[in-house]
Amino acid sequence: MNEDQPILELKNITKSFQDLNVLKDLNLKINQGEICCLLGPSGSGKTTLFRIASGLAEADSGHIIKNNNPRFAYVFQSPRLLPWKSAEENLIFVQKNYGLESENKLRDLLFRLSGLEKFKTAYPHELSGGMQQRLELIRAFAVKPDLIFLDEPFKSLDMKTIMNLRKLITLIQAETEITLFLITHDPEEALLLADRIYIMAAENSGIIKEIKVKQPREKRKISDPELYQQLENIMEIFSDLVSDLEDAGEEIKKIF
Ligand SMILES: Nc1ncnc2c1ncn2[C@@H]1O[C@H](COP(=O)(O)OP(=O)(O)OP(=O)(O)O)[C@@H](O)[C@H]1O
Repeated sequence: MNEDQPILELKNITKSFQDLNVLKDLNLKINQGEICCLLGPSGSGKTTLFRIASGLAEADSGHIIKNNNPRFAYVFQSPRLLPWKSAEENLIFVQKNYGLESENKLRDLLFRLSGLEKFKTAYPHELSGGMQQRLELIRAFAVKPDLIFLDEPFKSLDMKTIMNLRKLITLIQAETEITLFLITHDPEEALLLADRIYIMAAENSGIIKEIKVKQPREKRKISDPELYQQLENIMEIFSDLVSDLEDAGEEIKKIF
């Protein structure tokens, strides 16, 4: 990881939808080779920021600085595989954009690491949800990107699949130093994976806190006192955002 070499910088990003202000004066940078997590509650504008940072949408104002013309890849909340193509053809399809379609060895390796080697010729509908998400993930790595944007890639998956996918991501990332920008609403996930965490609060704000996680990733456990303290700090920020429903008690009693 190179602390001094941001691969992507966002400066004073602002975005509204009609009269809804979602992002205001948002600043962040992602360094080359790091895993950076964007953490925030539902509706805080994470996906909006993801789309702007990755070039899929435009900000109303602000600047995006990309260094060394990075190649981007994407992993979305639910897989966007081509249903009429087999698993391997899905990889070849994206590789073709970069002239990488003859990289059989890379595909073989990714299929082996993801445990999908027996399913190369299977079509997406023949794969389980977790298998489809694994395929979506290796498809992103198949284009040898510099930066992968992952928008809540483990949403709706079971714990075992999530743990396997996290292991797969960190294993490949450690060997390749590909930069990852991962959106999550799970503080534990962010603390287990990230080198740097940016926290967003409610809508119409920027980044309210930046946390650096120093412990070696492979040894991290939430029960580790330092990590646990960081988790408590994040939970405290989030608890301030929880709606106050105390007055609703009487109303609920009357109606029920
Ligand atoms: N294209 C759009 N048009 C109008 N409003 C939008 C649009 N996209 C997002 N919004 C609004 O912007 C706000 C932020 O949405 P966004 O999807 O970025 O949040 P999020 O933090 O990713 O939420 P979640 O964790 O639930 O996916 C929401 O109030 C949403 O309704």
